[in-house]
Amino acid sequence: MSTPRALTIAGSDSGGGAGIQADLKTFQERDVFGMSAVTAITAQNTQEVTGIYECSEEAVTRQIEAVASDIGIDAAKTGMIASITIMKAVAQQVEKHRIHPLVIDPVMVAKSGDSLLEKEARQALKRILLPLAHLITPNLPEAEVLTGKMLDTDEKRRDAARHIVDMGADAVIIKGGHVTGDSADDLLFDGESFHVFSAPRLNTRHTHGTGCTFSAAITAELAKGRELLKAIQIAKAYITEAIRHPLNLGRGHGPTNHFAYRHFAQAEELR
Ligand SMILES: Nc1ncnc2c1ncn2[C@@H]1O[C@H](COP(=O)(O)OP(=O)(O)O)[C@@H](O)[C@H]1O
Ligand SMILES: Cc1ncc(COP(=O)(O)O)c(N)n1
Repeated sequence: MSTPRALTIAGSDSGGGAGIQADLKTFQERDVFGMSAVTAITAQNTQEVTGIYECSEEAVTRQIEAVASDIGIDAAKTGMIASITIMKAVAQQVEKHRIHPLVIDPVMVAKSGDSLLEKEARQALKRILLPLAHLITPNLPEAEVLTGKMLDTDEKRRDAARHIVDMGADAVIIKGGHVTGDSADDLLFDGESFHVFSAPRLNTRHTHGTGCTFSAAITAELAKGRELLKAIQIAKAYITEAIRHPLNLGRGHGPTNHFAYRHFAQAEELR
């Protein structure tokens, strides 16, 4: 069997817990060959973002071109895409090279509270990127921005998921990291039915990069040709292990443990 190849189109996190770095670590741990198109460089640690340096449209375009025209892409994901200009460049490349399946993590705000997406670009994301998504993976605040509604009940979250699919995504998973309660439940709507992926809520502040890691794990499994439900099931087990065994790095929201499952995996499907 040929080696599965996955591409991440995202921002660099100098702290190594989120963004491109989290994605490549996750691809590697899931036995997938990882490639990257950097959209912005962030100076960032577990406490704050101290600088954002956006790449040029040309730099982003050329990175995707280079990879697509030679190595090939079995699945791709997007993360931090800070401006409308870069969004358009990415969409153009996705269409040109028919990059599919594409997982879109609509990154807006870092765990430190710093904004990673220009305010005026939030609505453009719905128009430019969302319709290209095989799966879009908003956290709760992101789903609220996408739908313009407060999503404080399960029923409202189900309506929101339907609404997001109506906007053009094939499927949506509204992540439960920001919902209070004893479990971290992620709600998938695949255009036909709802599925809930549940794990115990872990009491930790080390959640920097959880969304990046989760979407990268889904992308890795899709690159192997797995069905969406199975890919999410594996990714959920992977992120839960990564959160359960923190590395205790930094003084703020520390990174998750990308290699946790090697030592601690309880989920048989991760082996
Ligand atoms: N404290 C936690 N305990 C268990 N799972 C968590 C916790 N926080 C987040 N998760 C899980 O991590 C994944 C990423 O979700 P979330 O943190 O909401 O994303 P984001 O990083 O985009 O804010 C989801 O599967 C979510 O359920
Ligand atoms: C470059 C980059 N991309 C994405 C995130 C979001 O991750 P989180 O919300 O977990 O901080 C981040 N902090 N930095």
